[in-house]
Amino acid sequence: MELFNILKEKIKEKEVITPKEMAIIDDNAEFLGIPKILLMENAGKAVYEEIKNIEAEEYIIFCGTGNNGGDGFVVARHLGKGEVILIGKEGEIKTYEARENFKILKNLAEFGNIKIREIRRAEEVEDIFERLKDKKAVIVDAMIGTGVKGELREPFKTIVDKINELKKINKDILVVSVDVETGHLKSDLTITFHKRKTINRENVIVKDIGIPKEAEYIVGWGDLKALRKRDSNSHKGQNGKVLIIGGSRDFFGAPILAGLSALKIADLVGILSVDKVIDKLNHPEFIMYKVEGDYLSSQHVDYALNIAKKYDVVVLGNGLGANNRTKAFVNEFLSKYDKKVVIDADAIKVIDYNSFEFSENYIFTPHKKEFEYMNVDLENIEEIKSTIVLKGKYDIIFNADNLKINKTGNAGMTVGGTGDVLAGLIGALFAVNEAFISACCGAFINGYAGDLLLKEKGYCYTSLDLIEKIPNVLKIFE
Ligand SMILES: NC(=O)C1=CN([C@@H]2O[C@H](COP(=O)(O)OP(=O)(O)OC[C@H]3O[C@@H](n4cnc5c(N)ncnc54)[C@H](O)[C@@H]3O)[C@@H](O)[C@H]2O)[C@@H](O)CC1
Ligand SMILES: [K+]
Repeated sequence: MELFNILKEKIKEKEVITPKEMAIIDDNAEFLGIPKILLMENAGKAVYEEIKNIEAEEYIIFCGTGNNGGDGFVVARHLGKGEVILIGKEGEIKTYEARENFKILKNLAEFGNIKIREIRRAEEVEDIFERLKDKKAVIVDAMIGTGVKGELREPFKTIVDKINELKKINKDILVVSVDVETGHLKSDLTITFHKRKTINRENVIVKDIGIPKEAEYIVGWGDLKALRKRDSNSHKGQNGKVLIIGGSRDFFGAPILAGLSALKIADLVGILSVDKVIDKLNHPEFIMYKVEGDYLSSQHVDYALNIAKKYDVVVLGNGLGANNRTKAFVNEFLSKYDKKVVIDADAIKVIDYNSFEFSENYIFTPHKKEFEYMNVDLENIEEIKSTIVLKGKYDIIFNADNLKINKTGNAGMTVGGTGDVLAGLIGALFAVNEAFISACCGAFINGYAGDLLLKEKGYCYTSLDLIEKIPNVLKIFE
């Protein structure tokens, strides 16, 4: 944890985050045990606190069918008055926590202070826009929050247009957005939760809703949820093509483990190695690329570059051997190859770090000793555009702008080959995702597979067992 705390100092915390990053934090707060309905309560209360003293004749709360709408239901409950316009049908409300809050509102509506209307089209609220022309009113925008995707669809588009028009003709209309302004709505005030979002506009108040800092640092199911989904009608190769470059006269198992692991997620895996490795393989599931010699060396670089061009990601280093020949190969290959590379094991050991550029296309997966060899200058952490997975009891995953800690895994993971499994796993994720989330999820999945095996078999599981467990972990969190 010592290094983690040092890195926490060095890697400056983001003041503004993307909706996607916020969704990961929300989900990881739940992963830490904080129920979303509690966060929703705090969110709705936070908005209520900001508007409760505003004198108005009417309160109209426009709610979507997502959790942003859920917040709106909570606001209405705390206000104890006003009209809730659900844009959609109750049956379309997407989540448990929003549905529960809608049910509460329906119970309260019987007492008459809170009215509820479910609409499909903007015309159904024509009467409200007529009535508000000369009224002092607060309009709460709980239509869409961080779950926004693409251009604003109907009826939201027309409703936003109508609210903007109403504001133009009546200065006594106050529009308050929950968390994020919906589309082109001209909100007077936005109350956003936990952190300012990149898509927020001016006049934003940030309110704490009880999400602990730790939720920003822990790798949890929120990270897995944010991975690119395997698209069902994809054709061969669309879910990632991974090339393993490794192996040598001394080690031929490592590239196989990395390849088998990658194959659990990617749909094309090649292995490029020396003849002594390739001739031993009888794995029809791999595409093989063979070069003559005991070790990969500089005369193989052009061939490797040629092959690597056809792949999304290269996983470099497993079983490569660490000597002058592989040193020449690795440094020359990396200086000429400008796509994504997972750099593991022996490749980490043979890189010349003096004039080395830590490109954002690289993910390093060192253990403690290899990390020391890398001699990363923590004083200039902003130079480290590459993502580093420092494996240990807790894996620390970081780059110039991000820092997370992964707590899955156990002492059984020290068995040989688990590093190769991790490298292959990260390579497969990296083929179709960004570096940092691939590194976080790879570490999480690998460790969680180990935790499942520990429960089943105690500590004597092997790397092949680990590989077989990967689909189970993905299934649990899909
Ligand atoms: N996730 C959490 O833990 C918490 C979320 N909170 C609230 O939940 C929000 C995120 O909720 P969700 O992820 O459910 O999503 P949202 O409620 O932000 O939006 C999703 C809804 O909007 C619709 N939608 C998305 N893009 C659209 C478009 N372009 N045109 C028309 N409709 C569109 C979707 O069909 C869906 O019904 C946050 O902004 C915040 O307000 C808070 O309750 C705090 C806790
Ligand atoms: K909103």
